[in-house]
This record gives sequence, structure tokens and C-alpha cells, in this order.
Amino acid sequence: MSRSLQFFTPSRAPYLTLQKLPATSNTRFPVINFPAKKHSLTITKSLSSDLDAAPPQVLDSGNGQTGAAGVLSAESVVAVPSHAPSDSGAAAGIDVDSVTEAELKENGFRSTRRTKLICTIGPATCGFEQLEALAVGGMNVARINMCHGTREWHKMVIERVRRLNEEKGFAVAIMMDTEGSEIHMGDLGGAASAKAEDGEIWTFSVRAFGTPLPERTINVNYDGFAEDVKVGDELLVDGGMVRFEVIEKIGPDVKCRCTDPGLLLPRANLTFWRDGSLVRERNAMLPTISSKDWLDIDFGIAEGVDFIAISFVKSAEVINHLKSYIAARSRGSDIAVIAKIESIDSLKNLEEIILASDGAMVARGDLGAQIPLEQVPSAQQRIVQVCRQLNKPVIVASQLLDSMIEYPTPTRAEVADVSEAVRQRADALMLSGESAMGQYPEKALAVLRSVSVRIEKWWREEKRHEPMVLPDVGTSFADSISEEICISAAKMANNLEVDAIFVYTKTGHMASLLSRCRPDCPIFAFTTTTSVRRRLNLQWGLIPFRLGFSDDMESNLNKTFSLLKARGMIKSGDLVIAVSDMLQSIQVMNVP
Ligand SMILES: Nc1ncnc2c1ncn2[C@@H]1O[C@H](COP(=O)(O)OP(=O)(O)OP(=O)(O)O)[C@@H](O)[C@H]1O
Ligand SMILES: CC(=O)C(=O)O
Ligand SMILES: [K+]
Ligand SMILES: [Mg+2]
Repeated sequence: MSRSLQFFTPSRAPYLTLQKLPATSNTRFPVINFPAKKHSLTITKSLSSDLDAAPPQVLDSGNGQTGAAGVLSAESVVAVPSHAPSDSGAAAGIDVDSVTEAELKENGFRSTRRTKLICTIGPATCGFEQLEALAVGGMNVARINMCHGTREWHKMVIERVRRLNEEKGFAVAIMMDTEGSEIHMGDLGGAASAKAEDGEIWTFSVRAFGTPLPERTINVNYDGFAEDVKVGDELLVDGGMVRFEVIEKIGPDVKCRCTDPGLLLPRANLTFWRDGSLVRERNAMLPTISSKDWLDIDFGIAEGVDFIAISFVKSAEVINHLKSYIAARSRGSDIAVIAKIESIDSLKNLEEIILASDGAMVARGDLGAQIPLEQVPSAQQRIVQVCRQLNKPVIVASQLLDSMIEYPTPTRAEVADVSEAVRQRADALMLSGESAMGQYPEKALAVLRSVSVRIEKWWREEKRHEPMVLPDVGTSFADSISEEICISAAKMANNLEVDAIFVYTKTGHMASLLSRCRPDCPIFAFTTTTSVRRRLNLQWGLIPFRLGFSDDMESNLNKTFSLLKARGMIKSGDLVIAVSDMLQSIQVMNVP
């Protein structure tokens, strides 16, 4: 039966009847079909009886999927879920993150956290129990930073995260972050940190020293350093956490007086400034991906990491180069490349870099060392917005809760900063030192979680739908149809106040298009492979499930309903919108 498009205007009237229907009704609701060949819009209303005939679904056996998984309140985690191996159970079963499942059951769809959380793993969090505590606390992605630690150490962390996923039913993705070849200090001869006091004279040298290092001496990784700096230059450690003034050059050694005291951390980034601006002599010519980075990338490909984040990206070219390298090396696997925006050049070429990448990171630590600090917030806003427009996930990183490295509670200013990133609707927030080497990694994660949930709720209550125009991102007509479907589905979901959007997607693309619209309800993303499922874990509002499904949407829906109902994740009467990348359609229905 064909109806006019007007049927789908925001007016709620035609839908009032939907909600009055008995919860047990198996009536299916209007289906908008965009037939693949005709491309004409027909709206059909079908009354199907074969839902009744759907055979009962068999759950994976022996994994306790129907049992209570655990309880996660906004404040604390009460029980640790125990769960199915993520790769077990083929067609009939369904895999979902056990903590998310518990959260959905406990607090309902609406209060499920939409903003994703990344934890940098370091000495404070590399143990199996510590990793598990982070996963239970909501970590969606574990980041390993190739600036620090050995490859054996990183391999061990990756193996532990894998084991956690397999044994406990998580879908924590792994992000490997390259070192890049900007100027940085050496490893302090093995010391965890060193304190520079006001007025002290320190030597920064390109000489290779044995260990232990001579007192008040810092090794610099960039050979041109002593030639490039001038007496009178200002030397900034970590973008100004500690400052020195260059007072004398003696061959490879540069003598500096400490002007702003503070803690020096191993391999901290170094920049030098002259007359108020950043000096970029020959180091501007340093390669984005160094020879060591290529070895690390080979390691990441071999280990099958989910994301590779590239430090100090300057142009789209390097991203394209790396993507073709990955494609040639890792046939079949799909490692996503994240461009770290942390240099002046990356801001200049922002749109083309983001277009070439699979996502971006606002790496505020180094960015704040390259542009004046007061310009970082507007740069962040711009990067977040461009990513949203171009449908790429965006991460806001660095110093979100820096004081929690030492203290158990954040500053009010830090909470405000986290809130602002959530309010900008970034896909993900990242902990660095707070989780890698801080005193309170789990507490810091809990702060990110509770602030995210609270600000998201406030956003929905205030109905702050931003008037953002989302441009076409695809190139083909079929892409345009998908985008229109997702925009319409998200709008319908908000207007009808549906409980969830279901998306069946093999590549994850349809799910990301829905995520881009930032709808009020969560998006249940069903995908067939564990790697796509882990990758979707970086994107705003997506709850990724692994499920075997076919091209027949009717049977997919039946199967999903019975599996999710059996696990207590949905109930009869819940209002759901379903879309898929197999069938260009929007369906609105109550769970039978
Ligand atoms: N694998 C590790 N081993 C030891 N310490 C680590 C490790 N990873 C991180 N850290 C410590 O945690 C701090 C913060 O981690 P993070 O990775 O965010 O630092 P960063 O070096 O400032 O980042 P980037 O190099 O990407 O700009 C580091 O400065 C380091 O002291
Ligand atoms: C995360 C990172 O690399 C930075 O903030 O500099
Ligand atoms: K790095
Ligand atoms: Mg950096």
C-alpha cells in the first residue's frame, strides 16, 4: 500500500495509534522502502503474521547469557560480570559488552552512556585485574603509547586485553599510538621523573650518554637541536609544564636555566620559542612516520590492533600512504587510522587530513605546545565539528583530569572541561597520565563516566538539538540514500521518542551515519564480525552487538527480538526503529 511522504512529517498524529496498541501486538508498522533499483520512495504498511511463526531462538549454551550479568550504577560498579567468549556461538547467539548490558538493564536505554572512553595503559594499569577494573568501569578502548615501554610490554598488554574480551565478554578495542619524530627528551636514564627547580642550570644534549646520566642532564633525540636553538630561546617541556631559558651553547650541549620549575617526565616533548613564536627550523622536515614508527606499525598490524593513531600528522598524504600500506600488509583486516591533530600544519590542512583518515584525535598536549594555549579551545571546537560533518569519530585527549594523577578528586575546572567536550558531542574522551601512571586510574574513569552521563542527560532534557547541517559525505547515489535514511531515522526517533534505533550493518558504515546524527536514543548496532564490533566501540551512542544475520530483515528482527528479550535487554512494547545496509528501509515497530 503506497502512501504519501507527508505521512512522515514531524507531526506526531499518525503515530499516536502506534503507542496505544497492546504491547503484545505483533502488528508491524509503516515501512519506508527505498528499493535498490527503482530509487523511488514507496511507503508500505504491512501486516505480517509470520512473526508468530518465528521459531524460538536458541541461545548459546553454557555461557550464562541469560543470567544477571552485573550491576553498574552511575556511581559504582557492584558486581563483575562473567560472560561468554566473544568469538563463540555463531549464528544463533548474540554478543554484547557485558557492562553495557548490565547498564541497560539497570538504568534503561535512555541513561546509557553515549560518550566513549579511552584509557592509556601504563605501569599503573597493565595488570590483568587492573585492566579488568577499567573494562568494568567503562573503558571502551585501551591505548598503548609506543613512546613508552618495550614492544614485549605492549604485546603483553594486548594479550591481556584480548583475554579479557574472550573470557569476560568485553569488546575493548586496542589503539596503538605512534611515537612520531618531533623533538623529545630521552628516557631520563630509567628514572620515573626528575624535578627541575627554579634557577637550576640543566644541560640538554644530543650526545649519547651511558646510564646513569650525569646530574641535571637531559638527552635530546633530535640531532639538529644544538645547531637550531639560539641563546635567549625559551625551551618548553610538555608545552610549558616546565620552562627553561637557553643561556649557553657548548658544542652538542645546550645549557639552560630553569625559569618555571616542575616535574620532568621521561620522553617529554620539547619545543623552543623565539620572540613569542614557535621555532620550526629543520625539525619541520622530520618525517611524520619515523623508521621506528614503521617497525611499530608492522608490530601493530601483526598484533591486529583495531586503531593506529598517527602522531604529528602534517598532511593527508601520509595518511593515504599508511592506509595503502596497511591494506597491502593486512589483507582482510581493517585497522582504522586516526590522525592526531597536534601541530600547526595539521590545523592548516585539517579538512583534507580528516577526510583521508578514519577518525581524529584532538591531542591537546602537544597542540598546546605548538599554538598559544588560549587558541586550543577554539581549535578543539573546530576539529570536533569538522569530524562530525565528515562523519569521522573524534577523540578529545590530554589533561582532562590531570590533577587526578595525584589526587582522588578532580578540580572544578577539570569537570567543566570534560563537560564541555561532552557538550560538544565528541565521540570519545581519553585519559593519559591519569590512567597510565596516576594514583587513581579507576576513579578518574568513574569521573569521566558520571560527568558524561550527566551532561548527556542535561542535553536531552533541554532538547538542545543543534541546528547542524550534515552535508553529503558519500560519493554515489546509494550513499546519499543511506545518509538520508539515517538522518530521517534519527529525526523520527527523536520526534517519536523511540526507545532504540536498531541498525544491521556489515561494515559499520550505516551505524556511523546514525551516530553522526546524535539521536536521543541509543543505537543498537548489529554486525557480523568481532573486529567491526570493536571498532564501533569508539563511536558516540553506538552499542555494538555481534550477531549472525541474513539479508532478510524480517527474520533478523525476529531473531534479535527473541534473543534480546531472552536476556532481558528489551521488552514487549518497546518502540524501535530499524534500518539496515542491506535493505534501504526505515521500519518503526513495537517489540512484539
Ligand atoms: N607504557 C608506558 N610505560 C611507562 N610509562 C608510561 C607508559 N605509557 C604512558 N606512560 C606515562 O604516562 C604519561 C602520560 O601518557 P601519555 O601516553 O598520554 O603521554 P605523552 O607521552 O604525553 O603522549 P604523546 O606522546 O602521545 O603526546 C607519560 O608521560 C609517561 O610518563
Ligand atoms: C595525546 C597526545 O599525543 C597529546 O596530547 O599530545
Ligand atoms: K605518542
Ligand atoms: Mg602528543
